[in-house]
Amino acid sequence: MQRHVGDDDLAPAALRTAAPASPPAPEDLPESAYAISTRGLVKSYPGPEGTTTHAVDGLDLDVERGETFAFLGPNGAGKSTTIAMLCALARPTAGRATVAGVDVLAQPRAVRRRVGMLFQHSAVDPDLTAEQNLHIHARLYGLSRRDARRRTAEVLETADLTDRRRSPVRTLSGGMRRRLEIARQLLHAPGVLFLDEPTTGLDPHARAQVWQHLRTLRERHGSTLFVTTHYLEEAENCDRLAIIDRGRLVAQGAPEALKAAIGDDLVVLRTGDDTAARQVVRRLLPPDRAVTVDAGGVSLRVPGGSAWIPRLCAALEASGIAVNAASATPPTLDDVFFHHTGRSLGAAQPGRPAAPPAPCTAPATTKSGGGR
Ligand SMILES: Nc1ncnc2c1ncn2[C@@H]1O[C@H](COP(=O)(O)OP(=O)(O)OP(=O)(O)O)[C@@H](O)[C@H]1O
Repeated sequence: MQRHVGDDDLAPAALRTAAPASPPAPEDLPESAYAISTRGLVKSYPGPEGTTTHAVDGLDLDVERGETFAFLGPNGAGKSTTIAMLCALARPTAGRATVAGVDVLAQPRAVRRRVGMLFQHSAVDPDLTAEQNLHIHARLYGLSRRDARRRTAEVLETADLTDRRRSPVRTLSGGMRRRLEIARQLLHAPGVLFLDEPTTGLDPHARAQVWQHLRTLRERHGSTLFVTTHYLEEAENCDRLAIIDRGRLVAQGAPEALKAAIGDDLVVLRTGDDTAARQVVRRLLPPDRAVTVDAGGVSLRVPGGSAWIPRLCAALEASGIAVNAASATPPTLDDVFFHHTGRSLGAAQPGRPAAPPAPCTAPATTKSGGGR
């Protein structure tokens, strides 16, 4: 593996000095099949007592142009470190990456000119108006007064904030503020926009607003969006996603394809006697199928779970075991994570509702996760 020596990590302040005199015209962007492509990307840090922490450990990623790509993983998985390398703010320890057709190691400044970056912490001035914030940043990016005015008006329109352009930022809602921060990253017309947890700390309504804004960006401008998130339901709405855990890629693909690869639905039965019910269910299933009992009831995984429910209920009732509720849940992205790592992402899902099993008389196929 080729290891890179030399430059230390670049401070975010370097962004400002590397700003272009004017936004790169779309025709200036080099042609490349992928907006982002990495091979064997590694970032290591010295750890305690002479150890080495591999924050990112051999990442191979391909993100197509115009794609909305989610980067999903638990705390400390290596998401922010990956973004820092892809934006040429941190130098990879080994491996290679191209972003908007430019090599991050060979041409870090050119990469920074072609990307927008929304970090977790806001840097807009609450006492200035939305328009003033944008205008100042456009000037910092090196745009002329005239171009800065034009781009400010354009990105305000894209963010649906034109009517609030004269409002001080402190008077905007959380969702509006985040849209303003995204708009600020669009001033120099980047080919690829990186968003590090763009909805963390927002209420559900504001989160929905931000995602609506991101969809508009994609539809109107064909922007490539690379979004890190803890939220499974946000990753579900992206074209494709990668799951990262402890610096390593766990899975990559379209959400539906990843879930389909797991295949089996989760069936949960609540009965009058779960231990006896387990024996009955066990006899009906092929021997390779596990049947477990815990506080949530009797659980099993089978393809076409809802079709199994009437059969299971009939067999249990014939054995004198009352069935109080039954549910079949298609695989979730959490199941995909669990399948590959043996652990759940569920703990990182604030407010994730538990899906209660439906009464057995009306077997239901629910969409949200049910427990395992
Ligand atoms: N500058 C650093 N020095 C040493 N270790 C670091 C440094 N930056 C990150 N790490 C370690 O690298 C690992 C990955 O961190 P990173 O911030 O990329 O994860 P993350 O997936 O973005 O987490 P979160 O979702 O909590 O933001 C963690 O173990 C972290 O402690």
